[in-house]
Amino acid sequence: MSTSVAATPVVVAIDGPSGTGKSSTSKAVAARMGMRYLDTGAQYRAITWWMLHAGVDIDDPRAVAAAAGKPSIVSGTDPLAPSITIDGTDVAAPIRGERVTGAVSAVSAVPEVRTLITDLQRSIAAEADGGIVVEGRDIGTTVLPDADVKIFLTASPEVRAARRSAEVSGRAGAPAAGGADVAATQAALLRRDAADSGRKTSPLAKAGDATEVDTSELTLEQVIECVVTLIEERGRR
Ligand SMILES: Nc1ncnc2c1ncn2[C@@H]1O[C@H](COP(=O)(O)OP(=O)(O)OP(=O)(O)O)[C@@H](O)[C@H]1O
Ligand SMILES: Nc1ccn([C@@H]2O[C@H](COP(=O)(O)O)[C@@H](O)[C@H]2O)c(=O)n1
Repeated sequence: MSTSVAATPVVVAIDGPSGTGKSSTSKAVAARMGMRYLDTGAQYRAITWWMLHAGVDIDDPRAVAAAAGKPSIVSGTDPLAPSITIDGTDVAAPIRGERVTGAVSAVSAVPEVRTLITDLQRSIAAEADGGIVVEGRDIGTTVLPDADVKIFLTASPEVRAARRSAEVSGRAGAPAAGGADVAATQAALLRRDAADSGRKTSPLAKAGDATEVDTSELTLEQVIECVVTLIEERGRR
């Protein structure tokens, strides 16, 4: 297992569709290499949570745009204990709920929201002295186009849905995942991917210079090793 700390601050962009393993991989790679970690999806989820909480009509892009600058989002970038607050409220748990997950693509498609959150992401990356792994949908294409290492994770819809269902059914109080649950999970993942890929502003996309890693047949440990190797190879160049 590699425990080396990156010699110079390295910026790593990890993008990909929903449920491909971006968060699990990014957190573990950052922890192993002594880097910071930024979950940009959590920031879009946090602003979505705030909009819903504040009674903003998330289907009205002008209302969302007008409200976007009001809340203050703070992301903690310790990969062993990532955190997210909005106006001082810890929203790490509620942003994972179905309501936010169902609404986030509409909010994240609004250009004013993206401008604000992209600026925030760039300033966090610029302050990360020991390097940072930033994961999302448009990190390699738009947020950090000069990232040292760009990775685009993929996995088949069936594998993603099975992994996500297993994760959800493992949560306390959640019903066991049956076939119908996996099918519904897969449909929801694909709906979100379609919305995120289809929006006009900074859609989910693979950067031309990103390395694609299909995780369908790989264990999480194999994906982590693969990304660590790509970062170390970049460091030797
Ligand atoms: N290679 C792998 N093998 C098995 N399970 C995996 C692998 N990668 C991730 N997982 C599991 O799949 C689920 C989804 O992973 P994760 O949350 O990291 O994906 P994500 O791309 O960040 O998702 P989202 O975009 O929805 O936030 C988690 O339960 C995780 O433990
Ligand atoms: N760079 C990003 C990251 C995320 N989004 C939007 O947030 C949603 C939630 O992301 P998760 O990674 O937590 O699942 C995602 O579906 C996108 O709508 C984004 O636009 N850009």
